[in-house]
Order: sequence, then C-alpha cells, then structure tokens
Amino acid sequence: MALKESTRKLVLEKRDAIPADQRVKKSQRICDQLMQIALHHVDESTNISRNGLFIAAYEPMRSEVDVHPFFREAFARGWHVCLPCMAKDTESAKARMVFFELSEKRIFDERPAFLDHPAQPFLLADLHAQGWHEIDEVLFDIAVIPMVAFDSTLMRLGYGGGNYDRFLPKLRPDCLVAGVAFAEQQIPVVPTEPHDLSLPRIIRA
Ligand SMILES: Nc1nc2c(c(=O)[nH]1)N(C=O)[C@@H](CNc1ccc(C(=O)N[C@@H](CCC(=O)O)C(=O)O)cc1)CN2
Ligand SMILES: Nc1ncnc2c1ncn2[C@@H]1O[C@H](COP(=O)(O)OP(=O)(O)OP(=O)(O)O)[C@@H](O)[C@H]1O
Repeated sequence: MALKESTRKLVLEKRDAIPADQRVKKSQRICDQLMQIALHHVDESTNISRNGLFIAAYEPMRSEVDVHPFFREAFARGWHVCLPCMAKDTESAKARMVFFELSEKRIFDERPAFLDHPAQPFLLADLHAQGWHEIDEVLFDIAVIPMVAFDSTLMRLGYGGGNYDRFLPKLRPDCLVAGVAFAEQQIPVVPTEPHDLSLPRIIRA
C-alpha cells in the first residue's frame, strides 16, 4: 500500500530526528511505565504469578524505543526475556517471526547474529543446531510491541512484514499487550487495511 510506504518514510525520519539524549530519557520513562503496568497486571491476574514471567519483546534497532532498561529489571526479577528472529523452514520458504529466550549474557555480551540482523531470515535447522528453540506464543505473559507509527485510536503501523498482525492473535487473552513508541511517532490517522490490528494500549513518552 503506497500510502503506508510514504507514511513509514515520513515517521521514521521524525523518529530518527529525536536527539540521542532525548531518546535515552524517553526510553527510560517508557521502561519505567512498562514495569509499573506489568507489575500491576500480574497482581490483578489470577493465573499469573510474579515469578518467572515470560516476556516477548524486541531487540531495539536504529531509533526504536530502547527497551534494554526494561530487560535489565526483568532479568533482576528472574523473568524470561524472549526476542524475535525471522526464520524459514527451507531456503525458498517464506520467513516467519519466531521468538527465542535469551539470557542477559547472550543479549548484552554474546550477541547471536539474529539480534543484529532483525530482517534477515535464518534457516530453522541451523538455529535448532545452535540450540535455539521457538517459544510457544501461549507462554507469553507480557508482549512489548515495536512500531513505526500509531494514532489516537491505537492503530499501529509496523515495518510492513505483517509480523505482528500474525503474532497478536496467538497470544493468550490474559497476556498484557503494550505497544511502545515516542510521542513523535503519533500521526492523525494510520492508513489501514482489513488485516490490521489495533493495540490495547500504547506506552509513550
Ligand atoms: N527491533 C525490531 N525487531 C524486529 C522487528 C521490529 O519491528 N523491530 N520486526 C517486526 O516485524 C521483525 C523484523 N522485521 C524488520 C522489517 C524491516 C526492517 C527494516 O526495514 N530495517 C531498515 C531500517 C528501518 C529503520 O530506519 O528503523 C534497514 O535495515 O535498513 C527491519 C526488520 C522481527 N524483529
Ligand atoms: N494475519 C495475516 N495473515 C496473512 N497475511 C497477513 C496478515 N497480516 C498481514 N498480512 C500481510 O502482510 C503484509 C504486510 O502487512 P502490513 O503492511 O500491515 O504490516 P505492518 O503491520 O506494517 O508490519 P508488522 O506487523 O510486521 O510490524 C500485507 O501484505 C498483508 O497482506
């Protein structure tokens, strides 16, 4: 959709233009809010305990909201942090987004290749041989969703892979779904197609 394409370009330019120090401060505020909402959510949920929560998040690239401060706190609480990887069954197959659990050391020191190449599809057989195994989406208690743009109706625009439109329906109804974005990414109306899903909440700063 051409309108989505031009909107992405425009909003990504705005996101890239946020000064680095502002991005750090805003990201920290978003992470603080996210943790508050997460703790409130688990306290309100009858079948989620504060221990061993499974988090689906993303490895921030370029000017995305930096969710690393949230990861640090999550690890300190003993939670499981899972991050996306584009994977395919065969060389010619279409890639799909899968999630792997990563330790703090893997994220901050070892950096497996898929973290730094988020759009590159990796062969599942190779990933399995390296010890990576897909986490079933029904395990997630909290899902943190990146985006390019959003509007006041909480409609979201991503990078155009349709990955999150396929991911969201797989989550449990009691999974806390939170989009995260900078206020600069809000636009009057996100162009939509029938498959597009809105988010229940977007944490912004
Ligand atoms: N951090 C992060 N990881 C993610 C996603 C995401 O939106 N954010 N994805 C969600 O589906 C999947 C990967 N999809 C991607 C789709 C497009 C591009 C892409 O166009 N990258 C541009 C830079 C864009 C920018 O300016 O930020 C590039 O590499 O040039 C990257 C990843 C899984 N991992
Ligand atoms: N639930 C779905 N099932 C099958 N195809 C889908 C689904 N959702 C989206 N698609 C396809 O994915 C493509 C990209 O969709 P779209 O432009 O809405 O992505 P996006 O929401 O911006 O990206 P993302 O969700 O990856 O962040 C579209 O061509 C669409 O047909």
